[in-house]
This record gives sequence, structure tokens and C-alpha cells, in this order.
Amino acid sequence: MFLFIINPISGNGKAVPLWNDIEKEIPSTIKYQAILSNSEIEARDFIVKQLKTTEIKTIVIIGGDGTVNSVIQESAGTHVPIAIFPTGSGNDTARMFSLTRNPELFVKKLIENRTTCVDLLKVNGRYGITVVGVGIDATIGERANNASYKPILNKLKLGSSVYTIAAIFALMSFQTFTSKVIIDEQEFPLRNSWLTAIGNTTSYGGGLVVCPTASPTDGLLNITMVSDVNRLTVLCRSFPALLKGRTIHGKGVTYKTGKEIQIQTDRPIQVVLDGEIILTTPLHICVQEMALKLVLTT
Ligand SMILES: Nc1ncnc2c1ncn2[C@@H]1O[C@H](COP(=O)(O)OP(=O)(O)OP(=O)(O)O)[C@@H](O)[C@H]1O
Repeated sequence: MFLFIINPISGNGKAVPLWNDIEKEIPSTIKYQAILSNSEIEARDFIVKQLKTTEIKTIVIIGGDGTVNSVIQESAGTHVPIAIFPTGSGNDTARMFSLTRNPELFVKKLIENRTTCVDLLKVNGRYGITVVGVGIDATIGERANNASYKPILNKLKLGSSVYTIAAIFALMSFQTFTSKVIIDEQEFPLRNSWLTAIGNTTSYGGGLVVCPTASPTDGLLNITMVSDVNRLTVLCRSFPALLKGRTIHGKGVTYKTGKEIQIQTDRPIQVVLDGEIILTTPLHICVQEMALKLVLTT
């Protein structure tokens, strides 16, 4: 039995029409159940009940990174794979694994069921698959979600520029913080901290490559720290390089790798995990090697 979790609000309502296209491609011999999920709690309750009572072949997510994050809370560490059909705004998980957006090919690959094991993040007890960010990224995310210009840009098919505009505004007003990052017992005291991003995969925010060398199968987390650098440099050098997916060389940016990271800050700082503002500092982050099975729909 396949379980389909469809998030109708992902990607500004793209999921339901795409689910209709997918459903048409499912052969009549395939058994499945589907829910249009209204919340993370509803989706997780459904999955837990189904896992207890039914032999589940794959949990299929039709949604964005936030929906993926909700589902992996239940599927991580089990033998049940997930498959992702990306209908979100950012879709950084799908980008990392080059997952198809073609409904016909998706169903074909789903039935083939070729899987791979990938690492996950565990952040204060919650699983994540892409990047956890502490600092300005939460401010950017909040601004982007509440931006009055978002509906207009979406109508003009310029949705991806919402994040860039929000980032420029956030960079102009963000108050930096003092933090201590401990990576596998090595301490990094950071003054004027803008951002610490810990990546299992490379990008967030719809393709911002913040951890350029991260790999979800190497058993390591990649840490990018931006601190001790002035606003003008961040605005004119670091951020434009980030937008282009470049590794940033120069003062103020430090790249490290590790397996276990702690982050302490001088005031509570919002934390973005898989594109959702779910937590605040302090944080304990570790890698969960090969904790998730993913269907390759490439
Ligand atoms: N399983 C779920 N069912 C319904 N709603 C959910 C679920 N998981 C998360 N949500 C809510 O739906 C919102 C949108 O979901 P999602 O993040 O998947 O789409 P998106 O924001 O368009 O895409 P992306 O995160 O890739 O940019 C989330 O911010 C969250 O509030």
C-alpha cells in the first residue's frame, strides 16, 4: 500500500492539481490511500495509524520542504521509504536529489521503487533533511512570508525574487548577536554573528547554496559561519556570492565539518529548519547517518 500525503497549501496551491495529474497515472492494480492534509499533526497521526495497521510500501509526499520535514518525523529510522513530488516554493530537497517534476515519470519511478539511504540532521530532537540556520535566515524567511509584494510577484511569476528582496531588507536592519559554536568539542566564539548554517544538503531558501560542499551521504554536517564582518560587506559581497552558489572566500566566513554541534547565543535567536521557523537557540545538532530511505525518482 502506498500512502500519499498531499499538502494543499504548498507552493501557493499547486499540490492539488498536480496530485490529480499523478493520480491519473497510477495503475488500477496499485493500492493506495491519500489524504489532503490540513496540518503536520493530521499528517503524522495518519502515518502513525497506517504504519501500525498496514504494510506500507512507501510514503509519498506531494508538498514542499516543510511537508517533507513533517513526514520524516515519523518515517526516519523505519524501513519505510519516502518519495517526494515537489510542489513547494523552495523545494531544496528535490533539487538536491534531482527529483522529477513530471507526474508520469514520477509514478513509473515510484513503482520501480529504487531507493537510497541518506543522512538526516537531528536538531533538539527534531529531524531535518536540508539545512538548519541560526540568525538572519529566519528574519529573511519571516519577511518573505509576510511580504505585501509576495502575491504580486507570484502573479508575475517572479516568486523566487521575493526571498531576494526580503533578504536585502533584512540585511539592512538585522541586529547581529554573540554566539559560541562548539563543533565536536572544538569551540568557536563568534562576535557580530550574522548566520550559522549547518547543512546536510547544500541549499535552502529555494536554491541559496549556503553549504556548498555538503553531501547527505558522507556522515558529516557542513557548517558555514558568517561573523565579525560589517553590514556593507555582507550586503555587497557575501550575500551576492551566496545567491550565485559560490564558496565565499574572505574575512568573516568560516567553513567547517563535524558530527555534533552545539550553538549558544547571547539572546534567543530563531532557527529555520527545512525552511520552517520551528525552534530557537540554544541548539544541539547531530548527524543521523543513513536514517532515511528515499525513492530515487530522477
Ligand atoms: N503535513 C502537512 N500537512 C499540511 N500542512 C503542513 C504539513 N507540513 C507542514 N505544513 C504547513 O504547510 C506550510 C507549507 O508547506 P511547505 O513548506 O511544504 O510548502 P512551501 O512553503 O510552499 O514549500 P517550501 O518549504 O519547499 O518552500 C508549512 O509552512 C506548514 O505550515
